[in-house]
Amino acid sequence: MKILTSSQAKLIDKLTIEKGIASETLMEQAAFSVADIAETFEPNSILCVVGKGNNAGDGVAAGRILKNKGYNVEILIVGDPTQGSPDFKKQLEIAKKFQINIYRFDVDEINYSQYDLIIDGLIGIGLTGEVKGEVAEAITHINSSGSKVLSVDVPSGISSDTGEVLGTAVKADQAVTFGFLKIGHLLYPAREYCGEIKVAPLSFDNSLINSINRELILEDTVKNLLPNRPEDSYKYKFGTVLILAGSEKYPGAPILSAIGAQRTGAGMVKLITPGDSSNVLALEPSIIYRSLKKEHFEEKDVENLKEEIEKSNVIVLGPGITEKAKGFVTKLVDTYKDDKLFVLDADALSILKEKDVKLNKNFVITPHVGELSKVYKNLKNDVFGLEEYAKELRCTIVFKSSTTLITNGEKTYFNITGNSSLAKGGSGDLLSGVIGSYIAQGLTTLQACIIGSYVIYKTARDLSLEYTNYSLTPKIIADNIYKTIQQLNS
Ligand SMILES: NC(=O)C1=CN([C@@H]2O[C@H](COP(=O)(O)OP(=O)(O)OC[C@H]3O[C@@H](n4cnc5c(N)ncnc54)[C@H](O)[C@@H]3O)[C@@H](O)[C@H]2O)[C@@H](O)CC1
Ligand SMILES: [K+]
Repeated sequence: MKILTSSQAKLIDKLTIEKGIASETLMEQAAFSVADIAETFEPNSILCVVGKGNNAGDGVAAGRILKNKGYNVEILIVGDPTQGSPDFKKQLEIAKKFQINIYRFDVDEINYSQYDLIIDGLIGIGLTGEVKGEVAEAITHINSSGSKVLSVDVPSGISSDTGEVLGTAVKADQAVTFGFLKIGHLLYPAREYCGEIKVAPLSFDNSLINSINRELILEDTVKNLLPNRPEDSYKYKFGTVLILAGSEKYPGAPILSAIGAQRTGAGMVKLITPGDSSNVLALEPSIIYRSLKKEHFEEKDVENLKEEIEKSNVIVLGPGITEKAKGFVTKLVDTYKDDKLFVLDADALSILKEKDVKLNKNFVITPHVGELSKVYKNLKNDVFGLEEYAKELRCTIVFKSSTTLITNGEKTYFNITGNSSLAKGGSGDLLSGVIGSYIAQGLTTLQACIIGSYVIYKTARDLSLEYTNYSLTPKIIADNIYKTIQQLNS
């Protein structure tokens, strides 16, 4: 499912209209979907609270369709309708002919609580700047009404490009958007304001869609990425993952990485740790394990590990290593960045603080918010900044957050499959191993991040129904990865 910015959505509108599908037709289609969804609330009475743009046009048209079906519908206009968009004004004239009561925010007293359902058609993708004045007041009334709220396109007050709340925003139970998702539907805080999101089809011109470079990760996207596993194969065909992780202080992180790699199909998983992570063998004896018996990795270990490094396809570097291993990471990356594929996680990311560090397309980095904000000072709630950063580093970034963003600067994927069960130490370690495993099996770095994150997040989401978001742990997720793979393989 493609994800649009507001300007891309407007462009698609424009191209569609230029091809001869009238804007009234699109509005009627949009309004029909809003009305259909409104009916699922089984309301006795409905208030359409509208502004004066085309979002309001949708709201008024939906109100008229519902009134015509016999529902008790009234309309409240916020703002001066004489200043409205042509399509909005047209809808208002039609609505009058259907004998709908139309109120004005600045004239009439409205008891918002008397309606079971409020349709929010104040502002859609045309929001510019902070919401203030009458519109802000109307939003406060909607939010304190206790009525169910259905937002047209996006909840009024959220930025469809960044997911920010600009001033104040409607808290919707559902939002119905048209044709495609907008960025704002998927990022927090807006994601919480949208409630359940429905995407209604419109007769949009699809010719631009292939050039849209942002996409939501769905099961269908991922099914095609499951690596082939021909019967006539041998272990080296599925790649060797070398995991260089852990320290005396953090012996557990490498275990999760290694198990993640092993349980997702890598041919060989080798784990080398400074400290004692030998428990990994009790959990998964097929992992090849060795300890360097020291506190943390040192620069000279790059030479000591030469043979293992050279025999591997992918190196997962970072979980649990501590910042003391920085010399080792820098040397390893410098020496092998053109020859090996890398997944850099956790403290391995501290090398990005150095100005002259240049990665390349062989690298995946998997920072969470804290890690990214240490190395990328401009971190904001925007996809665009992250895409720029990926271009600058020339690698693939998996930005782990409540909505995980995966980008190589050219293409960006949104993963909303996870939940708060993953907000725990160890989830990231597991993920880095899984991504390494998929790279070893021949996927591109971007593909490996898409399927790797999906597999972990989907397993977590399914398991948390039983275990709860509180009690689910990365180890339990690792033990159940096969269930998600089974679904993808069916
Ligand atoms: N052909 C089309 O253009 C289609 C448009 N559709 C609808 O049209 C919407 C876009 O319509 P518009 O481009 O007219 O824009 P909107 O209606 O989303 O927003 C513009 C209106 O909001 C007001 N506004 C903007 N920022 C404000 C702020 N900070 N505080 C208070 N008021 C503010 C403007 O004064 C203007 O009246 C979509 O979200 C969708 O609902 C749908 O009907 C589908 C087809
Ligand atoms: K809206």
